[in-house]
Amino acid sequence: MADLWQNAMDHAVAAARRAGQVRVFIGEESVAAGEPCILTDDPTWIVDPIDGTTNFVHAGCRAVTWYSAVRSLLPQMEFGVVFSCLEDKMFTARRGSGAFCNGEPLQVSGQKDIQRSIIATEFGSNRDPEVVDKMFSSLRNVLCIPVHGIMRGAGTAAINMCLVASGCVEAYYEIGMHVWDLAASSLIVSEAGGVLMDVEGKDARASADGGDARRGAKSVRCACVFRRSGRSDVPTDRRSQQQNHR
Ligand SMILES: O=P([O-])([O-])O[C@@H]1[C@H](O)[C@H](O)[C@@H](O)[C@H](O)[C@H]1O
Ligand SMILES: [Mg+2]
Repeated sequence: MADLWQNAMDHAVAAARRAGQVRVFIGEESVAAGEPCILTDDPTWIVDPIDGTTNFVHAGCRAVTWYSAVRSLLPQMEFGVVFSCLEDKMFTARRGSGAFCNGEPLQVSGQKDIQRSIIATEFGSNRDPEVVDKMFSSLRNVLCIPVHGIMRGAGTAAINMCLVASGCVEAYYEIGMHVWDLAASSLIVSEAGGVLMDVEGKDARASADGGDARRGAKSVRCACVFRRSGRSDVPTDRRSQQQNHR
């Protein structure tokens, strides 16, 4: 697994270097190995070479390699790329230019009724009983709304967020993601007309890296909920997007 991860990381780093003068930034394992996790004003890449590690290790059933580049802060992210290798789907977004899956434009769901909405979620990796209690009590609240459905996510935060961008689910909720889990997909979601929020409804992108990462924290955690922002200038063809995604 370590070799596979390293190969994927090397590939991502080589691609980042070919793309220009950037400072390669975060990869989950490199940060765990003690490398710094500090955003500067330099153009920076945030890389999670394999997202969905648990699935990958257990069954190889879903894993993604994804990269994103930011300029200083996530709200100023320039582009994001998520590749779902099993589905052969490349999700891309460039700031101000929309979000795409294999070249087809994406738009978040237009569903406004929470009771007709599907919320995806993940349980993350933190097994601290206090955190688990919080997770289940917040899930209880969501279920009691009641939403139309809640599903365990795909096993990768990056793909779950792409499901939101594709309009396949109305929201994705998780407490405990790291900045490398969400950087690329957050731009894909926002370019598809969605938003990224913390549990208090504030812009989560700012807190995701403007706080902890800038201070050099080794992990950057936040909770995210996406919903439609009302943006109307994103080109869309819902039917082709749904077919494209499934
Ligand atoms: O460890 P990893 O597979 O790269 O990333 C994890 C996955 O995206 C998982 O779906 C999410 O629930 C975790 O919060 C992430 O940390
Ligand atoms: Mg990850």
